Formats: sequence, C-alpha cells, structure tokens
Amino acid sequence: IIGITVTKAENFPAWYQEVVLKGEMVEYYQEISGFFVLRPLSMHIWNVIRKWFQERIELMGVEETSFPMFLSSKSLEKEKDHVEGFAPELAWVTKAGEKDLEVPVAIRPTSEAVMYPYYSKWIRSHRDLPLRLNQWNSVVRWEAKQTTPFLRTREFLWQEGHTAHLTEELAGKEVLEILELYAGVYEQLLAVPVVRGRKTENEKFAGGYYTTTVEGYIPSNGRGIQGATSHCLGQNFSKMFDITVEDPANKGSHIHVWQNSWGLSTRVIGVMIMVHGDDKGLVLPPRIAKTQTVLIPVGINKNTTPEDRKKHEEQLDGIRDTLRKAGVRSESDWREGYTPAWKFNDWELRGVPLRIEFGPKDAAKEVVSWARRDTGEKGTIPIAEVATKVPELLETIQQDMYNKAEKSFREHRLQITKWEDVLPALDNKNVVLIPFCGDGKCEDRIKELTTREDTQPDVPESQKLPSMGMKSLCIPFEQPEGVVAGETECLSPECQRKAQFWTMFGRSY
Ligand SMILES: O=C(C[C@H]1NCCC[C@H]1O)Cn1cnc2c(c1=O)CCCC2
Ligand SMILES: [Mg+2]
Repeated sequence: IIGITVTKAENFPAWYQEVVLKGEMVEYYQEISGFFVLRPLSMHIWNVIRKWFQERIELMGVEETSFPMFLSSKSLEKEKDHVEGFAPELAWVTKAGEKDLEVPVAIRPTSEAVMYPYYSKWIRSHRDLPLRLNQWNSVVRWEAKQTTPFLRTREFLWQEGHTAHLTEELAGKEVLEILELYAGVYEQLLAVPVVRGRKTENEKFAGGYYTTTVEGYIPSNGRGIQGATSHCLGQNFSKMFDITVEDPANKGSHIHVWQNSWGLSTRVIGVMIMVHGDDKGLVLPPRIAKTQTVLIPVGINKNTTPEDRKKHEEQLDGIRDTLRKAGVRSESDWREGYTPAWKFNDWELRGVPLRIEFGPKDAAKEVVSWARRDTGEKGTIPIAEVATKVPELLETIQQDMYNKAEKSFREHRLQITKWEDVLPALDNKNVVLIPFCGDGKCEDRIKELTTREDTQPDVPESQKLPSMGMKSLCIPFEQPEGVVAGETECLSPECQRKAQFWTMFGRSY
C-alpha cells in the first residue's frame, strides 16, 4: 500500500517517520546515521521561509555573510566555559588525505567562535555599530540522543544572525523584532501558533544574558517544542573576544559592545508536519506547499474516444494554466495506468492542499469539482471563476489550518494553581502555566517531582504515558492575571519562595 500503515494516534513516532518518507520530504542517509537528505518538497518549504525571512531582515539592515565552516580549538578556548557542556557534540577533522593535521579543526556547531574574532577586528568605533550579519548555512552537532528527521539531526540548515550594538536597549529592541519574525514564520507561513516568551535561567543559552523564544505545542502527545530562539548575549562574548568601542560619551574609556544572536532551523518543518499531518499523510499549508492544486482527470476510460480525450486534456490543462497565471502552483496528473482514486491517495500523501477533479460531467456543467485536503470538504467552482475563487479557497484553508491549531494549543494551555492538578493535566496532553519562583534548583525539583515512577507494565510501549518530567518552556510575555510577584506562592510543593511570574511548563522535545 502506498498509504500510511500506522495511525497518528496509535504510534505517533512511527507515523511521523512514515509520513516524512512516503510524503517524499526526506531520505535517511544510510551511510552515516543521524543525517538526512532534504528532497524537493522540503527544500521548497525551506526556500519559502528563507525568502520571507531574508526580505524582512534586509529591511532591518542585516547584511549577509559567509564564514568558514571550521573553527580552531584556539578560538573555541575563548568560550570554553559554556562550550564544555557541548564538547561531546563537536565533530573534528584530524586528517587531510593520508596526513594528520598539525592542529585538528572542529566543524562549526554554531559560528560565534568563528565570527567574533573578526567582529573584534572590524568594530573599532561606535560608528561601526550596529554591526548586523546573518548567514544561511548548515551546522553539525554530533547528537548522542536518537535523531529524527527535521527535529533532531546531526547536521541541519539554519540561519544564524549575529549583531553588535552600543547599548543594552538597542540590542534588546532587535532581540524582540527578530523573535516576532520567527513567530511570523510559524504563524503566517506554517499555520502553527507559538507562544512568545523568555527562557528561565535553567533553559536559557548558558553563554548568553537572556534568551527569548517561540514555543510550539504538539497536540498528538501534548508536548511543548522550542521553535526558534533570539538571544541577547549581553557583553559576555564581547568580553571573551575583546570587542570594544571607545565610549562616545567618555573619551579614552572603552565599552564592550552588546550582542545578540538568533537562529531558526529546518526543525520548523518537522513541527509543521507533526501539527498538521493526518492518517493519510502530510497536510501542507498552502503558502508553503510546492504544489498548491493538483488537477486530476476523471470519467475518462477506454470508451472515451481519442478526440474526446484530447479535447478534455486541452480543457483541463487550460484550467491549470489559468491557475498558474493567477499565481497558484498547479500540476495536472495525466499519469497512465493509475485510477483517479490511486492518484487522489498519492497527492493526499504528499499533502497537496487542494485537489481539483475534472471530468466530462464537470465540463458539461462548466464547473470544476474540488476537495480540501485539510477538512475533506468538497464543492464546485464555475470554470470561469477559478482564477479568483481558487486563490481565495487556498487562503481560507491556510487560515482555517492556523485557527484549528491555535484553538487546540489554547485549550491545552492550562493555568494551574493547585500542585495536585499538574500531573493529571500533563497526562491529558496539556502544557501548564504555573506560578513559579524562577529558581534553577526549584525547576530541577519540579522536573523530578513530575517524572512518572510507575512503568505502566501492562500498557503497550506506544500507548504508555510519557514518564519524563516537565521542563519550563518559557515565561510568556503575555502574563495572565493572578500572580502577584512577591505575594503568590511558587507552586512547587517543596518551595517556600514567592512566585515571580506565570511560567509555562510541559513535557517537551
Ligand atoms: O548555538 C547556540 C547559541 C546561538 N547560536 C547562533 C544562533 C542562535 C543560537 O542558537 C547555543 N549552542 C547550542 N548548541 C551547541 C553550542 C552552542 O553554542 C556550541 C557547541 C555545540 C552545541
Ligand atoms: Mg543541542
């Protein structure tokens, strides 16, 4: 069968793997585990995202750059304190041909150590600020954990923006502007809602000052997932890499510049697939779908005369061309030897948002028959109106997909004020908003206290409730009423501190 052989509900990880493979999004790279091939369908999505994001950061004055993919242990030394936690993930080149390299070089897992020695060289005066560079590239992190397409891979495509500013305020303004663009990638292109917020001390980037994030939600297992991050690095890296300018307000003295770094990766594609996919395969939001509409001839069979078939083909391809002229990415499927039903399944598997069926009966009524991929709803449109009605229908699909996911996330984001309500909420596929003190140790205990002890011996593996404890996802910028900082108790039963804010917690990727 070409279809998906396992349902999303019965075995989500197995479903996901089948969908990305049979939907022709990726191929496993058999030679080395943890690496994947991105096929045209996913590259199209990445390129739509890249074009959308690139256009907007250019308007902000961000310029493009390309730095070497290798970094020396010397420059790694400079950020040793926070890198040591990541050291196991570094991939090293030790030989060229038969010869050992004098000094092994690491493949970039991210490019701070590659770029910042040059920031130090280029940034002399405050007139050199703000310096704003972004690169589109791939990085390597030799993950020890189980890898999975898009979500956790040993190499991934991303963009990494690295900027330098004169003041904390200027840096902070940009952190939020970029975060809003990340939210836009999710909400406007991928039809995925995200919560914007700040990471707690435990979850922020250790080398930074503070981390802002967009957090997603996966309805199938109720887990949170980090979508993209925009960090203010403060002056941490400028002190490590000696990036200073003369203080314009105080001649003779020097300021360490304030830096940001921000990244969004191909993980976003995995999030979109998990949120929208169904038991027939991918369900793609029209704005990012490589093929938005597929036209499939029906009612043609061995009794159809050659001239009728020819006439029908011209008419159907004429409608396809009209749609293309209207900016709709359209294909017609004249493959011989396959039934319309087989073709319907094949295109559903690849998530094409709108199918158009066209047969002699439709031609006689001068209509096309359509079927939506997201809801299965069907209808007809007069041929004369396809150029306006089909784009409108695609926009409706995009909006409906977003609204459905937004409702699901909103309904599974529960404000909890009694500790005993936390585990049941998690076990009902919710993330929770709790009054939290912000302390790292307290957060560690919350994770332990919510880790399920019993192994559910009589439950099949794929149906077991997850046992992992809940992590903090973010401190939402949008704080509900109810927590009065310094008055409300932190929700953890073992914590006597006062809560500072509502914090979103959940089992997560
Ligand atoms: O990469 C970042 C910070 C920053 N890098 C640039 C883009 C934004 C943001 O991700 C954090 N980080 C994550 N993972 C790793 C490292 C690391 O610095 C360094 C060693 C290997 C693994
Ligand atoms: Mg990591």
